[in-house]
Amino acid sequence: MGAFASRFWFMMFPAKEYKIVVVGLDNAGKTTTLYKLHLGEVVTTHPTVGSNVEELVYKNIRFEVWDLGGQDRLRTSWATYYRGTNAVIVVIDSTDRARISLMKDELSRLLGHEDLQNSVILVFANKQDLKDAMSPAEITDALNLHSIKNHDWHIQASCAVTGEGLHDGLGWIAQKVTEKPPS
Ligand SMILES: Nc1nc2c(ncn2[C@@H]2O[C@H](COP(=O)(O)OP(=O)(O)OP(=O)(O)O)[C@@H](O)[C@H]2O)c(=O)[nH]1
Ligand SMILES: [Mg+2]
Repeated sequence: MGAFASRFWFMMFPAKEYKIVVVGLDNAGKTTTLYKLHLGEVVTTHPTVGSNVEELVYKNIRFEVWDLGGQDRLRTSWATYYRGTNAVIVVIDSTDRARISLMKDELSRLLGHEDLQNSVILVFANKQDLKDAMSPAEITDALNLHSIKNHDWHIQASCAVTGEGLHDGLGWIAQKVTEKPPS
């Protein structure tokens, strides 16, 4: 299809857009992940207050990606973003052993939320470039991911600074959301 025809087609029949929310504790690397995927660059981040939203196109699939602030006082507002979510990305600072059980509690709260019952869950075991990072297997155990029965889930090792693992993770989401019947 020529450029004009393809633009016309797109205007007439806009492609479905899938919604992703990105959660995780403060300093996990959520904003870095979003902008590495969006711009291909590492941006200087500040703790997110509220949210950032960007559109990503991956393998011709459009995603609207919401990056939420992870600080303690902001976590109660995560649920206000959940409606219509197709996939949740949980970003873990793999060196943050002290707070992994806190993230486990947040995850179990999230999994029980009615607006996420049809969402798939991708966990990024982020900051794998750092010495002493927990492996994806350790994080799987610490978060008790194998106990998740009502959602498709996947864990992916990543480094948001180099971008390693990010496209693999998004590819998993792309495959899962496009094979799911519309809810
Ligand atoms: N070494 C390393 N540093 C990372 C990685 N990902 C993010 N960082 C750094 O971790 C810090 C926090 O990153 P952010 O992306 O701002 O974290 P966030 O999860 O958005 O934090 P909140 O907005 O407070 O919830 C920044 O200094 C990033 O450069 C990574 O994979 N490896
Ligand atoms: Mg942030």
